[in-house]
This record gives sequence, structure tokens and C-alpha cells, in this order.
Amino acid sequence: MFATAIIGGAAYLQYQAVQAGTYAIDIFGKVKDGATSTASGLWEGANDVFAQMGRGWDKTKEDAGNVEMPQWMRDIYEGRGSSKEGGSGGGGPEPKESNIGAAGAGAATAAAFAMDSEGEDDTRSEDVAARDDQMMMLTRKMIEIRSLLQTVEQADSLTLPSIVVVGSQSSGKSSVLEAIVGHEFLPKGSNMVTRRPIELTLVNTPKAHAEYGEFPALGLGKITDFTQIQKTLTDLNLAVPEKDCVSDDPIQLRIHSPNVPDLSLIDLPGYIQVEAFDQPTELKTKIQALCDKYIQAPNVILAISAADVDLANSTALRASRRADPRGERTIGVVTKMDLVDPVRGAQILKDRNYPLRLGYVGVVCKIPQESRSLFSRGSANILNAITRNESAYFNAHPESFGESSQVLTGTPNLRKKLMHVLESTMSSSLATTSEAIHHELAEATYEFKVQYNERSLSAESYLAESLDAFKHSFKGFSDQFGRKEVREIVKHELDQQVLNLLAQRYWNRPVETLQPLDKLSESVQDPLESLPKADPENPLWHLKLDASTSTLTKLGIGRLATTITAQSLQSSIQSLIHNSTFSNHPFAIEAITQASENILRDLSFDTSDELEICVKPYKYRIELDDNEWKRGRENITTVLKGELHDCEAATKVVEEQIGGRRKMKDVVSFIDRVRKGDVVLEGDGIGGAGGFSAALLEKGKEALFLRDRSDIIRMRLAAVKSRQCSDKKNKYYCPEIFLDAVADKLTSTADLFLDAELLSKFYYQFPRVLEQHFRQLDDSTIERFAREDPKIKRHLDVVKRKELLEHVLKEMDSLRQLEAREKRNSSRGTQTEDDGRRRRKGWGLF
Ligand SMILES: Nc1nc2c(ncn2[C@@H]2O[C@H](COP(=O)(O)OP(=O)(O)OP(=O)(O)O)[C@@H](O)[C@H]2O)c(=O)[nH]1
Repeated sequence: MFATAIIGGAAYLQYQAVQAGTYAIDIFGKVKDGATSTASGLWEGANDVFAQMGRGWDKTKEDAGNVEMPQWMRDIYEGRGSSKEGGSGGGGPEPKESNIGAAGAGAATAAAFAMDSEGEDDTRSEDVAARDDQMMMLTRKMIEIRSLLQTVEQADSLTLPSIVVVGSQSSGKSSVLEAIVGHEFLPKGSNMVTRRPIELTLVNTPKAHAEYGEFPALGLGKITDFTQIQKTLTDLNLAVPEKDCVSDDPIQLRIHSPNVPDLSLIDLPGYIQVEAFDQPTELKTKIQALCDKYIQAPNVILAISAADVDLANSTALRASRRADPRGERTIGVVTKMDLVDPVRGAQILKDRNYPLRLGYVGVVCKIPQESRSLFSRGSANILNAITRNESAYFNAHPESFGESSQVLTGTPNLRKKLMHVLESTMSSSLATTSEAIHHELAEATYEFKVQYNERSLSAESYLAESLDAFKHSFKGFSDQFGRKEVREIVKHELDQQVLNLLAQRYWNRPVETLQPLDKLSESVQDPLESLPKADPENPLWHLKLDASTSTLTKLGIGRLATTITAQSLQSSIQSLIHNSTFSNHPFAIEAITQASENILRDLSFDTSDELEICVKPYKYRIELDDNEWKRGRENITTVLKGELHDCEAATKVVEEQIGGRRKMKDVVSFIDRVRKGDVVLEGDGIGGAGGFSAALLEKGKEALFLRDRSDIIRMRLAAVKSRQCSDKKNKYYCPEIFLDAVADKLTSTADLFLDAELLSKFYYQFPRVLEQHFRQLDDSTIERFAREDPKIKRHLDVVKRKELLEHVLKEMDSLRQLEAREKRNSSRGTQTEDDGRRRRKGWGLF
């Protein structure tokens, strides 16, 4: 058993070490999963640090500093062109022969741009497609960094920009977002259903077939049914009370799909013109204030306006003009293009009144009616239906929307534009964000050093340490609490039982009533004073001792001894808990208490029955040797002295309650005289008598009882010490000694048995059950447990913050390496017009 314990312990220690090590990894993993496998290993090495994390923290650290390029990218950098074995868009159809090159290099973006949807050919050149892929990779990395920063306690300086979607009610905001995602998932209804910002992170998962959403803050897991996502969003929004109507507490939603680009978007409540009669009067200004908060720099504004409403009246454009007067970070989206004349539509997109550097995009995002019935429910993707419908419309009017028209139309182009814009905006924000992270990290590092002496801590390591310490103190306790201690407990209990038996059968003096003694019980007629001189054959004294012995042996020693030993163990566990770090953790107190109770209860059943069988022979015959008699005599002397001492102490208390020795003497002598018949009471004395109140008489009876008991004990102490009681053959004259010796015999059997059956088994099982219990806890429970202690919570927060910030900086480093390679590649002569446009100021400064 010992060997197994050691092996088990070592394995657990190892487990704990791994747990502690993977603590940070898990956190990072939470903000990034689902994108870990790709069609061609596209992101492996270069981008997906998260995927590497699964291989261990050390490996991750190593890799983060040494970012590996995927083959296809190296080929591009080394001028070998694109690899035809490059990734495919996962769930999408096979690329057409003429496009195979582009499909190889740019397939990752092809699906994300919705270019492989039916009716859409990828007409990009190889270089452009490859660069799109690379851009997507950079964007993804930045979004990862953004998500990581979201998990750090929020400070405004620690964010990367996002795309904020604003527009009036019914302008088509939801339709645009749903067209980008390919699913109906946003709350719908007339009752102002968007009440909170929805922070939507789209994660492109090229190889995965399943599309799903996650609410990281809710822990609902992966939701593949988009109507369920819609329902959850609706519930979360409607939970904002009618009287507040809007809240700035964002809902975070991540959607993973092979058909979405990597994007981070924020959907906001739609602007209203005027409050409805049942809406709060300040609602319009509240929505405005909320939107204004989000459309500040460096966020990109996606201003949605419907084509059938004059752009001059567009609330979204008016708001964006206030926040972005030079139109540098606003993308104008004109929805419902199908509702206006194509010529008019094209004019709108060329708007010169509010020129936008990022331009306007016209879209038709309505889900065709026939498709709605087919796709609207569950998890079917509506992307193809929308893009087909949309391109049919734009293709039908080439004079207005064709290549020569110089207007940008269509959801795929919008998606692409969003990715490009987000990437470039994020990259220009990196320098300032990086500075802010360095600053925050310096603060966290200082606190870590000064407050916590650089002692690393994770919820798992804290639990493991606490558990180890507790098991260690339990081991110490188990070394000290053995057979001897059980013996003391059991013997003490049986001593009390012996005293009770003696009091019942030998020492009984009736004091419950105020009555003359001659009317009372037999024991008074055979006073104990007469015992030393009684006839050795007097059956009364034989009967008394035999009956007392029988009562003692048939007391249910099995149950009694097992129960008090288990209780003692249980209370020792409680004090061990309260002297351990677990004392600040109600959850752990409950778990440990429960574990010990369960084990003790289970063990007690069998133990008590078996112990009862072991003491059975004593129920029929008890033989004592001289030594046992001698030991009994010594022990009962101590017990009687203890009892005498207790009686005297109790007498003192009663004396104080009565009001002094003198008053007590008066009451006691009155009751004495009544008992002797010297005073005859009228009535029963219940209402008081002899000038004493009823309460005083009650106390007097207590004092008399204690006095009588003290007298008897003194008398019996003298008897126990007498020559008569030195010999075991005089047992009927010395019941105290005999009963003590019997109790001693019972105790010896009990302690031996309890030591083997209860203690040993408990000592073996308890630490293992604890270990098992704590080992199977899930991460969130362990985290909750550790955070119950405010000091530990603070410590954990500092460690976590520091680790996250360090990790973010590392991610930024690898991003910088990728960017440097991109620059090298550009300078090797593959520079195109497109490259020039994509080179950004600020990139590489951080
Ligand atoms: N014909 C046409 N109808 C559209 C288009 N886009 C959206 N709609 C319709 O316009 C209505 C409003 O669209 P939503 O996407 O719900 O607009 P919203 O801005 O999200 O509205 P709120 O959630 O109320 O703020 C819906 O009935 C859509 O079907 C479009 O391009 N063409």
C-alpha cells in the first residue's frame, strides 16, 4: 500500500506541475481555438502560436521567438511562385482549372471573401491572392492580440481598433452583418431588440467544416445552431430593463467558420429619429452617446445607409462626420441598392458631398424569399443565396455597376475591404498599443516583485500547494492520533458511563421532590453506608453489581466507541482545516468535511457491528486478574476524585447563584428538615415554602444533590482505598473498582479493533479521496476556489496580467517578424501597385 501511495503521489505531483504550467496556456487557448487546423497548415508555425501551445508552454515560448514560415509563403518570398499544393478553402468546391494557381496561394482568402461561392470565380492573380492570404494571416494575428488584450483587465489604452457598425433602425445593419457571416443570427423584432453592443469576432477556420458560435463570458460551449445563438443574443439584449433601454455592457460573441474572414466587428443599437410613446424620453440621446463612444478613433466606422433614403439624411453618416470629419476611417455602406433606380444607385456610391477615403460599397443583402424558407432555420449557410441574388442584380446593370463604372459593389468586395482596412488600421495602432502594453507590464512586474517577491502562482499550483500542505498536516495528525489516543477517548466515555451506572444503582438520593424520605425508594432503605458491613451473600448487592455489569457490557460498545472515535476524527479534521489555507475557502471546507464524513460513515457501519461481536464474550462472563483489579482500583480513584472536584466546582456555581454560602446553607437546611419530617409542608411547595421562593428552593435542591453526591463520593473513595477493596474477591463491596475494570477490558478490545479497522483505513482512504476529488475539478472551479481568498485573488490577477502582457508582446514580436519578411519580399521586385497601396506608415514602429 505504501509503495502504491508513493507512486500515486509522484504521478499526482507531476500532474500538478503540468497543470500549473498549462495554466497560462489554457487562458490563451480560450481566446483562440477552432482556428488551430488549416487546409495546408497555412497558419502553422507562422501564425498559430495557440496551436503550438498544446505542445507545451516551453515549446511555445521557444517557437514564439522563432516564427517558422509555411512553405507556400517561403516560396513566394523566394520568388518560386505559388505552390499548387497550397490550401483549399476547406468546405468550398474544387477550384476551376484556370484558377488553380490562385486557388493554391489564395484559397484561404477565397472562401473568406466569398469568392468560391457559386457563380463567383476567383479572378485574382497569384501574387494578389497570395498577398491576400498573407494579409489575412496578419489580420488574424492582430485580432488574436486584440482578443488577448480583452482578457487583460480593461484599460482604454490596451485595445486594438475594431470595426463599429452604425446605422438607423431598419437601414439594413443586421442584414449586412448576417451577409458577412452567412447566417441569420442577430436579434430580430420591432421592440428595439439590440440594446447592448455586440462585440463580434469572426475567426476563419479554413479546414473545419462546422460553423459555430461561442459566448466566451457565458461558458455555453460551441453552439452550432445559429437560431440558438440568435435566441441567446435576444435574451441577453432583452435582459436590459425597458426603463434603461440600452446598456454599454458589451456581449462578446465569437463565430468560427471556414466561410468568414477574420474580422472584429461591433454591432450597436440602431439610431432612432424619435422615441416611441412607450420608450424612455432620453433614449435617442442615450443611443447617440453609446454610438459616439464606440466610433471614436482608432475604430473604423462602418456607416450603414439605405439607398432609398437620401444620404444627406443618413444619421450614420452624420454621426461619423462628427467623429471623423475628414472621412479617413469611415466606410460607407449603402444597402437596399435594389430599391432604387440603378443609375441613381451608382450616383449615390460616387457621393461627393461627404467623400470617404475608404469609399462607399453598395450591397443588396436581402435574403431572397425562396431561399429564406430553405435556409432561414438552424445552421444552413445563406451566403451563396445572398451573393447569387446580389451579383444577379449588379450584373443585370453593367452600365451602372460594371468595371468601367468605378463604383464598388457586392458583399464579397465589402468583406475584402473590411479585412484590408482593419489590418491597416490595426497595424498603425500597434505602435501606441505596444507602448501602453510595455507600460502596463512594467507596473505589473513591479507589483509582482514588491508585493509577491516574484513568487509565481496559478490557481492550480495554489490548490496543489494547499492540498499538499493539508495532507502533510493530516499525516502529522495521523502519526499522533493512534491506538493510545483512541483508548483515552473510549475509556473516558466508559468512565462516564460507569459513573452514571453507579449514580443510578448505588448513589441515588431522591431530591426531586420535597417529601419526607421514609416515603421514598428502596436504595434509601438500604443505604450505601451499610455496604462495607453487608452480609456477603446479600442478594441485593449481588443483583446490583450483576445488573450494572450487564448494562455496561450491553451498552452497545461497538456503536458507542466507533461513534465517539469517528466524531473525534471529524473534529480533528475540522481543526486541521481551520489551521490550513483552506480555512478561507468555504468550497474546500465543504468538500473536505464531506469527504471525511462519507468515509467515516461508510467505515463506521461495519466497524461498529464487528466490534460489537468482539466484545460479545464479556456479556456472559468477566474474569479479572489481580493486576486488572489493581489497575481498576487506581483508575477509579482518579475518576472519583475528578468527579468530586467537579461536584465541588458545581456547588460553588450554585452557591453564587443562590447569593452566597450563608443563604445556600439556609435553603439546604430547610429542605433537609422537610426530608427528615421536622417540617411539614402545606401543599407541595411548588409556589415556594419556608420563606423561600420556588426558584430558590430549586437551586437549594441542586445544592443538596451536589452536597449528597460529594458526601457519597468521599465515602466511596474511602471505601475504594480500604483494605476490603484491595482484593478482587470482595467485588460486591467495591462495585466502582469492578465496573472500572470491566470498562477497561472493553476499552482494550475497542481500541485495538478501532485502530486497525477505523483509523488505519481512514488514514489510508482520506488523502486519496481528497486527491481524487480535487484532481477532477475543472479549471473554472479551481479558479473560483482560488479566488475565494482575496489575497490569492490579487496575487493571481497580477501573475495572470503579467503573463498575458508578456505573451501579447511576444505575439507582437512575431508579427513584426512577419511584417519584416513582407517588406523584404516587396523589395525583391514583386512590388505591384497593390503592394504600394498596402505599405503603411507606423508599421514596424512598435
Ligand atoms: N430590398 C432590400 N431589403 C433589404 C435589404 N437589406 C435589408 N433589407 C430589409 O430591410 C429590413 C431591415 O433590415 P435589417 O437588416 O433588419 O435592418 P437593421 O438596420 O438591422 O434594423 P434594426 O435591427 O431594426 O435596427 C428587413 O426587412 C430587410 O429584409 C436590401 O439590400 N434590399
